[in-house]
Amino acid sequence: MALPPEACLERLLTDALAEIPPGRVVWVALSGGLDSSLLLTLAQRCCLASGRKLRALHVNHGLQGAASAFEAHCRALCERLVVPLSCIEVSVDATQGGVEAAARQARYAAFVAHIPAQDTLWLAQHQDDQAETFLLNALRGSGPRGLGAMPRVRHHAGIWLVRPWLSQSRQALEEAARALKVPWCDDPTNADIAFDRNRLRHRVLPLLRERWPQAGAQLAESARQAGEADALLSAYLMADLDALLTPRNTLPLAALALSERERPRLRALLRVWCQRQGLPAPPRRRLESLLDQLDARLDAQVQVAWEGAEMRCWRGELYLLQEREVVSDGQVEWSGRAPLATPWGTLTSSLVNDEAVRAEAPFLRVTPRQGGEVIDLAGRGRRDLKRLLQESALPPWERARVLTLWAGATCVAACHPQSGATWCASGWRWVVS
Ligand SMILES: Nc1ncnc2c1ncn2[C@@H]1O[C@H](COP(=O)(O)OP(=O)(O)OP(=O)(O)O)[C@@H](O)[C@H]1O
Repeated sequence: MALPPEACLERLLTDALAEIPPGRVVWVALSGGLDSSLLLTLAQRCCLASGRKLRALHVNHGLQGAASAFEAHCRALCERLVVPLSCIEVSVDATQGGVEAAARQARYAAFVAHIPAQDTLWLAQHQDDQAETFLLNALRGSGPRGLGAMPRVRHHAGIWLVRPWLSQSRQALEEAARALKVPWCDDPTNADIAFDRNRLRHRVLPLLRERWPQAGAQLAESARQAGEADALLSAYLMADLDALLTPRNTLPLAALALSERERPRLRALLRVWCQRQGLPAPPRRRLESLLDQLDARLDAQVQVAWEGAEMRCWRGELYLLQEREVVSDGQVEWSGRAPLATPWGTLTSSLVNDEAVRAEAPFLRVTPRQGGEVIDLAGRGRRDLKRLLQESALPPWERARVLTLWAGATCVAACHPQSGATWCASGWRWVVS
């Protein structure tokens, strides 16, 4: 005999609980809607039975009049179930992108800020949510990553996000909530078909189900398979990347020549590189432009930028760089002892003077390079810093980030905090602390 939906849902939570190391707290993301109210109710049963610690977290976005009613409902439910609840107020910046996306971003940031590292957060998304996400992403032209929709388990900024009910239909959750008499709050915006997701839920999926009653389950299954294929592909590409990366964390252009590797593979490799560095991947057009340039002239001065990052070529290697502002003015005083945090980077080695001229100049002045500096190098005489940088292995775009160090009116040293490259005048020495 088939199990009632609530028994099936509870069993999935028992299984998910078994994956969590003993002693770690289980958190439930409680919006106050049907799904997460049911999740908390069944999680409380499982945790009570197994002696595990359970807590709930509600994020108040303050976006709609009903926000306080949601919070009040969460408080009442947690009180009834004797589950400690944290309510976090966030402010949603909807100036960029839609309000839904901004609320989501603020919510996840609140989860990460509030939940201790390595704890697990359960979210109540189900099969129909998964089918909707799959369709929304397909309609945006997503590749395998997007079509994988929501993974069942994801490690995100130190915490584990788990969706134990992705295999269960909305109908099963509704039946279980009614059978258990779980109270919940209805979100009035869920009916508003001006939102893409609501339009899919209320207009498109019912139409699909008329012809294909299993549409929700099948679309969610496609998402599962796409997600699995994507994870597998990522693992292969990471290994590929590891084999190619130089000690400077660059890719040799020779290995990227299209005769060596076909374009789809190169595109995937470059995207995985961005993912590894925690940077946004280039949009398709930018990526194609980069590959065209690489294809045309191997050693060309290629530069392709997109929001948050850029790739550049120099001396036969491809560099992936985070978008950073160059701060080219200001100065700080320094005793010469590391570490020194500056607006331009942290100096991790100390600058000492061998001949104790420092008695006359107790403080050094640290300032970004302006151009025209000359350093009196030991054994080489006076040299333009510009020439020294040209001779160095420092890529041209990094030279603007070089700092100069002054004792009075004399430039006694220069350094590039990000790479650790340093130059010193005669009588001065950098010492690694
Ligand atoms: N304000 C919130 N505070 C805490 N968790 C939330 C909040 N909003 C959403 N979540 C979590 O994210 C999941 C998915 O969010 P989504 O917006 O799809 O759900 P919902 O319709 O608001 O609520 P429910 O899933 O409880 O019916 C929820 O099931 C819940 O676990």
